[in-house]
Amino acid sequence: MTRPDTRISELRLDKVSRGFGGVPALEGLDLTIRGGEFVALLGPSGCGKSTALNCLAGLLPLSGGSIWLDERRIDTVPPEQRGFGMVFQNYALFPHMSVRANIAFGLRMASVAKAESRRRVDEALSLVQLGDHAAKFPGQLSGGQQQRVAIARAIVMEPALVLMDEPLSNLDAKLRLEMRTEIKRIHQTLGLTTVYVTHDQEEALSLADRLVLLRDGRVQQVGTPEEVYTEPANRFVAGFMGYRNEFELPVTSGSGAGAGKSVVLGDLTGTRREDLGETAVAAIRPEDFTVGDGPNAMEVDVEVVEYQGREQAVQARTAAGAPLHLRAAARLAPGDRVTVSVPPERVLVFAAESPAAPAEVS
Ligand SMILES: Nc1ncnc2c1ncn2[C@@H]1O[C@H](COP(=O)(O)OP(=O)(O)OP(=O)(O)O)[C@@H](O)[C@H]1O
Repeated sequence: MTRPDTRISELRLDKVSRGFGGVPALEGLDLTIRGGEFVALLGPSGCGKSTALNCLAGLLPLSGGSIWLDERRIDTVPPEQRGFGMVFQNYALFPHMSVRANIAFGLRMASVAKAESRRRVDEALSLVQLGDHAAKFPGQLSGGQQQRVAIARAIVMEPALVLMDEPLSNLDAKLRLEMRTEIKRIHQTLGLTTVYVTHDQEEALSLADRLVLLRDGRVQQVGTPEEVYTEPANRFVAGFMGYRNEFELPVTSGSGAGAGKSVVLGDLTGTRREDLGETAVAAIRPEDFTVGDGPNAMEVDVEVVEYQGREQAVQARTAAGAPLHLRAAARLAPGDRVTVSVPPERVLVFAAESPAAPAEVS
């Protein structure tokens, strides 16, 4: 498909806020999205992701701030005049229209000439690999195929911006993975600027150029997948990004201000990520533990072992009685007592009073 000539060089959100009945759902969102970028808005239920997307789409007026598409202010422009493509979790296809007619609908509304419309629909069909299904009706398609139609319908308009709100959440696990690759491939082919809402950190990490983590309507961190994964800005982001082990301990040495310095919490040496008081929380990812002697060595009792192919997911217990999650290449069994270790730079230390991620995600 030809590259859209509606390409933008940037989309800028300037202190975008939205409340409901005086209760803020989104507070002061500052974000500049570059043309062609894929940005994921990520966070637990109720953090304000959909609110942000609906503000971008024009479905919700802002309570404060402004949105700029290059030099043009767009937050007061009605949704249909913004020319954005939208893909939602319920595919919202017209059931009485064929796949081809569904994809062509927007072009017809925009009075695009027949021959041009046919060419663009053919390209979109081939891009989402539905060429053989063009004459079928939505009811004759699988969920994944219906979602492809919804994607084709959005991209056929060659929009300046594509907005996607949890587009894969109605699909089963296998289809979700397939469609994830599909969305990535389409983005790589067309380079359409995309804002994608999800609560699934894996989905966000695998798709996005940059992630925006939200909590209670406020941005916690903006960064590349690698930055957010390896250097979470706070305890909430760490918990959300899979730092599943948290140990709250008194600080023996290294309390005080600043990040990046060494800190000792009892027997554990870690890396300070923020200013600390007398107690702190050490956050460690299961995959950062090694079975065997090394830095921060501790003995643990293995309790539960889940087979996961090349690795095992292991729940163990420390001598102090705390649960500890690790991943092990070695074959372990319940009842084993083993030594595990973790490098101090993979032990991230946050202030104890920092908000944690909700339990269901960690
Ligand atoms: N129409 C509305 N009326 C009142 N409150 C609302 C409305 N829409 C959203 N909210 C509130 O605003 C906050 C943010 O909601 P939002 O839908 O943006 O969250 P979300 O991160 O998309 O969550 P989810 O993943 O569950 O969809 C929530 O506290 C929610 O209850």
